[in-house]
Amino acid sequence: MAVAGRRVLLQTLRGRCGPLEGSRPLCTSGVWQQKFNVPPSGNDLPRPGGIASMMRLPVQKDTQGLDACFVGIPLDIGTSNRSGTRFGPRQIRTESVMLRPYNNWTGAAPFDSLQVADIGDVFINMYDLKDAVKKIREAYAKIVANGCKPLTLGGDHTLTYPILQAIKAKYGPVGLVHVDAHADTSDTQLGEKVAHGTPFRRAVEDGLLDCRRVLQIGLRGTGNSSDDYGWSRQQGFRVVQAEEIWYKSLAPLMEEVRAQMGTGPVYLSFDIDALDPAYAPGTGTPEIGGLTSHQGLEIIRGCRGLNLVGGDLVEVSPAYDPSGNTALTAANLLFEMLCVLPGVQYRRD
Ligand SMILES: N=C(N)NCCS(=O)(=O)O
Ligand SMILES: [Mn+2]
Ligand SMILES: [Mn+2]
Repeated sequence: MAVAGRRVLLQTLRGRCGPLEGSRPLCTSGVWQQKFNVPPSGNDLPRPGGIASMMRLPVQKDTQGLDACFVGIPLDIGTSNRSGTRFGPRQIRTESVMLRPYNNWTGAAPFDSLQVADIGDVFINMYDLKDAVKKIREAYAKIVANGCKPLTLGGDHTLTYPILQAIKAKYGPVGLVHVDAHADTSDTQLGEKVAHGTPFRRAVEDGLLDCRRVLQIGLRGTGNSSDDYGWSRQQGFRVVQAEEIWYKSLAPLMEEVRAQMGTGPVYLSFDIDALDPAYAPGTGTPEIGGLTSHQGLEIIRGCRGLNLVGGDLVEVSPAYDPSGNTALTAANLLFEMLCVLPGVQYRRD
């Protein structure tokens, strides 16, 4: 049975003394005891079973004792086109039953050295976006207070703005790796300052970003002008349009990005519509000619070594995702984010 927090967890699933896959158990009186929460294996707990937390990790109400947490924001009232991202967190959790605790390519073993749990969802206002943003900011001020690194299941991209506000209050202005089809730097949408196409304009205005350490990657599609990304470049952002990286491995680029980011705090914001709709159709504002799943993995894996202080995966809209592949991809990308947080042990180092 999994018990949340840094209390010792009694592992009774196997009921025998022997190496327990996915943990570093201590055997005391014939009962396995683990220091960290470990997601149950699909070989022990049937995949369709269990409480639908992220990776079926223990659920706790706050971040006490946690190094990292998964947290949902069921928000979609900032969306400019097809809605439905309010159901994103729930669907990502559902598809996360496919995830196993180890990364067999990078060797990351996040549950060997970090205490991780799912802290549920932020109680947002579904009728008032500005109030929702305020509630998210207040919730994240508490979430990050003890240094816990939030990995957020979205929710539309509006939510990154209040998260960055809370992150700035804790860490100061941060570097940003922003993966998206869209720059999300509009001044207004339908006259509103707060919407899913404006969070990074607001973030700059509020001084939340260290603008020399911002990457926007995957941008594409038709524009409202012929130079929609000029504003970003004027701020000092590095902009990598999708066309620049078609057919390419992103490992060399990420080496440059690591040099750009240095040792300061960095936030990672991944809009699932950065991926081509062939890979991730379940989103509200799709754009053709996007990144492959492989490139998405390369970007996140390329963030290893950065001083990451949190990340989000936004814009999953399950109603447009009949196969579940979009939410499945999102769940995997969130796991990859966990794998590159500072302090994660790597088995083959
Ligand atoms: N999907 C996001 N985050 N933004 C869309 C921007 S826009 O299409 O509304 O201009
Ligand atoms: Mn976006
Ligand atoms: Mn987008």
